[in-house]
Amino acid sequence: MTLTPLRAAATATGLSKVYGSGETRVVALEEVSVTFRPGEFTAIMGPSGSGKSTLMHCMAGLDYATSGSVRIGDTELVGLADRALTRLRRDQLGFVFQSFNLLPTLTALENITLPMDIAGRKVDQAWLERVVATVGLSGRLSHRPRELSGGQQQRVACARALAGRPAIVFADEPTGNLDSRAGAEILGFLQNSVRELGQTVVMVTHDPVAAGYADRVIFLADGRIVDELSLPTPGTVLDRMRRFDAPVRTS
Ligand SMILES: Nc1ncnc2c1ncn2[C@@H]1O[C@H](COP(=O)(O)OP(=O)(O)OP(=O)(O)O)[C@@H](O)[C@H]1O
Repeated sequence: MTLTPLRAAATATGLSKVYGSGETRVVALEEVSVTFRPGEFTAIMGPSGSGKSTLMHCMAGLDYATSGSVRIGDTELVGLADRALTRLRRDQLGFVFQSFNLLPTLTALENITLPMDIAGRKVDQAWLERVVATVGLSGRLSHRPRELSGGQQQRVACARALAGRPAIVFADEPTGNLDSRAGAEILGFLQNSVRELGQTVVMVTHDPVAAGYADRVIFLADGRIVDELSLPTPGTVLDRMRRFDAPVRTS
């Protein structure tokens, strides 16, 4: 058997992001270097204001880096023209947000295929059926968002993120608006999309239970990566978080 070397799904190198100037200057990210590997589920954790969303937004081409490099696959995002960036986001990235962001007048299926319809891309029916079956939405495709529970709406959003077979899915607090049972279903689904469909998922979360579904957790503090954990459990994640919260000893 030949082993294929793992290409990076996304990489940041020396990524810095500064907002404002003078007295309002905030260094949100400072020289962050990280690789997200294909077929891996990574959680990004850290205290409020540590730079989690900024990192995700810069990696996903939703915000511009102040310096450093961001690559999605082989494409460098820094310096890419707006149109090329929009195309890259549309064709190679999937997004799941805390608020489900579905269009109320469209059915679940129409919401799922909307990004591809807008892009004029042909829907891969076999893949779409797998995604829909994995999210467990088969019986609800003709429903509109208001006829679905919050958890079901987020499943539609997950299916929409995966339908175009993106290089990477970015999920920003995907369970933030869900009760723990619906949240567990969504996390299980994201995990299955990695294990069974080979997708790559990067998720920002505050919740150690949610992070426990990931293969790897990256911890940010004050705009820097301060720790990393492989094969996390809620217990080991909580333990690491306590270390960061512990008062600093001076003697
Ligand atoms: N558009 C902006 N303008 C100015 N400062 C910003 C902007 N966006 C974020 N910041 C600052 O950058 C730092 C990092 O913010 P970021 O939202 O990335 O943190 P976070 O870890 O995602 O926080 P939370 O968990 O509260 O969502 C914070 O100090 C924040 O106030």
